[in-house]
Amino acid sequence: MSNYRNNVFLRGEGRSPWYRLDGSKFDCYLVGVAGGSASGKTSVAVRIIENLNVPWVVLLSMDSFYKELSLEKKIEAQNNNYNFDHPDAFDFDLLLYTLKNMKEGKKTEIPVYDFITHSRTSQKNSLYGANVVIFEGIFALYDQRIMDLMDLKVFVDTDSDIRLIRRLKRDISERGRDINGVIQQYQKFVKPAFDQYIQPTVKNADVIIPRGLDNLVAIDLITKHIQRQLHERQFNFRWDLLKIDYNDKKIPENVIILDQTSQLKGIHTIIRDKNTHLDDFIFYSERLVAIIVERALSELTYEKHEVVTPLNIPYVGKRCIEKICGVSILRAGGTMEVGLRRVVKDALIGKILIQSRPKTGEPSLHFVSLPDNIHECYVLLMDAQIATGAAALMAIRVLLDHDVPEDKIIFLNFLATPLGLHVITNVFPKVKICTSMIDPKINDETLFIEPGMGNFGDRYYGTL
Ligand SMILES: Nc1ncnc2c1ncn2[C@@H]1O[C@H](COP(=O)(O)OP(=O)(O)O)[C@@H](O)[C@H]1O
Ligand SMILES: Nc1ccn([C@@H]2O[C@H](COP(=O)(O)O)[C@@H](O)[C@H]2O)c(=O)n1
Repeated sequence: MSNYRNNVFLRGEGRSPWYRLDGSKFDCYLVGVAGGSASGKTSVAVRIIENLNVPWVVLLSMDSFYKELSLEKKIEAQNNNYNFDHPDAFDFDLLLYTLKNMKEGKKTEIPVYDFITHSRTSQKNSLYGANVVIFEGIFALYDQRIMDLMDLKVFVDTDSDIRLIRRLKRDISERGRDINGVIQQYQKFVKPAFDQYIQPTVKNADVIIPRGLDNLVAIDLITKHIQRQLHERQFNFRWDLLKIDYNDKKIPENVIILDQTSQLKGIHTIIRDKNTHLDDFIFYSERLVAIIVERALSELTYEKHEVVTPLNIPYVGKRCIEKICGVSILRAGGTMEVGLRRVVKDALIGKILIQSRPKTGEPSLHFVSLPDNIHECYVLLMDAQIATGAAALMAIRVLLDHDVPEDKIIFLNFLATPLGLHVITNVFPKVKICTSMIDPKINDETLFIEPGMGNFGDRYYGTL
């Protein structure tokens, strides 16, 4: 079984690009699973996820979207007098908003529901990134706006006696109920609502699964169908980038290249020298980051600011109005954090781990940790070098999915290739890039920049 955390099923592999070469995104694949209470919706969804064997799959439950109850209604619920099986019990607007966000691959907050207190907890699950979302609930196939988002609609059809027996066991052991309460609620609300509202939604399903989890054939067919659909969306990203013709094109306008002074060339000479000692390598790369960050900061907005000098004379100066967040693309971008802090001591820090797959060189996303308010920040994205631009495209896509405006991103690096600069600025024309030098070429086989600096992360961390 895969690693399961906060309803996200992760596997060892990272996430492949979820966008095309023009930067536009594939919607994630959304499956709706409806059926009566305790019909086996969750169990079927989990089995499909296990069989799919795809990384980054999310299981979302309709329970998270029960409406908040007033104190009066909570007392009704405790006395078994509130109808949790009526469509009005759910916040369909919040559900629609959440599913739209997830479908578009945006960062989304999911409420967590507690069946014992009949209310949302103070906790929320923060989800980002899914290849597939499986949404299960008694009214999953009820609201047309929500069904319009779905790629596949499933109804789990399980005999009502079996559902009642399972519900009795589950509600007593997991949801803090007693036998009389469960039976009373079932007769008064659960069964009538199933007959009136839930059973009729079977007509909205593409596939009906009689007997739920026991129906291995149906689950196998559904799994294969989803796998086929996902396969059609895959393509080779990195090698497509290498085919782009950038010769004869001028370096794009939103690329800032540091003045090629002798002082800068001196620092580069030390960093590029394979015989440079580790201490010197670290010292000079941190010095270089500080120079790059200082140059990038002049692109931010400053306002007039008056202070009084020690001679009690006013001085009208400037101060930066932006909140600054440095985001490093790990591992090599992490080397730039110390230098950034030297210049912007209170910068927020985020991290994105992107690795290249061994044989194909395809970028894959493994980990994202960004401040909650990143959408309010000016982001200094950091990676040591830009070769094809594939990792940068992925990192920028992640920032946009977290609502960072495209024109509030500056990408900082020591060294870039003309190809990488064109790739990034073609796809994201409002992103600025600030680099200290440009090297002409990439080795077709190793994907290293030539003459280059070698593997920056390995050299900085001494892991050669
Ligand atoms: N085919 C099955 N055989 C035995 N127990 C099952 C089967 N399917 C589900 N269950 C059990 O029934 C209970 C309700 O199943 P669940 O999948 O949570 O239903 P739902 O999501 O529709 O409410 C759980 O305790 C689950 O382990
Ligand atoms: N506070 C609540 C909220 C919901 N229910 C019951 O849960 C059922 C839906 O969950 P399933 O996992 O069974 O799909 C629904 O039938 C409600 O009656 C509850 O008892 N208390």
